Amino acid sequence: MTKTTSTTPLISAHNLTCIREERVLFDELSFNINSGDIVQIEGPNGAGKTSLLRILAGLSRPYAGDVKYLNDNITHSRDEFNEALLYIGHLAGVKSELTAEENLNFNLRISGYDNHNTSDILAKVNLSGFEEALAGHLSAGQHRRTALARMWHTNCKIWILDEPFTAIDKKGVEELEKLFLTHVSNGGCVIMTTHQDMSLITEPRLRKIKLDYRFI
Ligand SMILES: Nc1ncnc2c1ncn2[C@@H]1O[C@H](COP(=O)(O)OP(=O)(O)OP(=O)(O)O)[C@@H](O)[C@H]1O
Repeated sequence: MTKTTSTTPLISAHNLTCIREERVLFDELSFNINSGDIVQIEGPNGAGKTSLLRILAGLSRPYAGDVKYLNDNITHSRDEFNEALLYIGHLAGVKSELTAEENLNFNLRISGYDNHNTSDILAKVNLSGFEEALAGHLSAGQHRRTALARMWHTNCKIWILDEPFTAIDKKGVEELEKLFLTHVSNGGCVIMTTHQDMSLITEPRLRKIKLDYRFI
């Protein structure tokens, strides 16, 4: 890996261009995200927020440009980057035919965590008593909480979250905001999209990257 210092960005975008169906969603987009940053990707429906998050997470390739993790292109440092990355997309990786507990276990196991107390973690997202409920039978907010529960048990520094607050009630949003603040105070970063206002994390604490789509 490239030599890093305390000021090396955790993740950086270099001249990113994304084109979908002949539409330029963004071009020559560059930014650094450091330890301690909470960044909101902002823009109207269809502006390219999810597309940008997926490119930052290495799940899709940009038309041009690079994403670096600790100054190394993520295509070169794939394993190290994946170890540092927690990505929760808006489909959220929750299987309807599994229980809340089975979903959490599955998501933690594929991230390499074997030793955990699922009941304790589910209690943190207010799902005590719903451990054995099929995810397909949970309410929209409980379903989302099942997806987000893994954030309470991770060592990943980089959190990339697509619409984490969707269907979450006001108190739940505040609990998530507190979790984000704790995470970044421990050296992590959060990159997310949301159409919802936050009460604890606001500008200037919150950095915003604005996308506006246009046509070629
Ligand atoms: N794989 C793809 N192939 C073709 N078009 C795509 C693909 N992925 C996204 N798009 C298009 O790119 C545009 C941006 O989509 P994206 O999901 O990134 O927007 P968004 O800003 O996250 O929107 P929203 O706020 O509605 O979630 C949309 O018009 C979408 O149809």
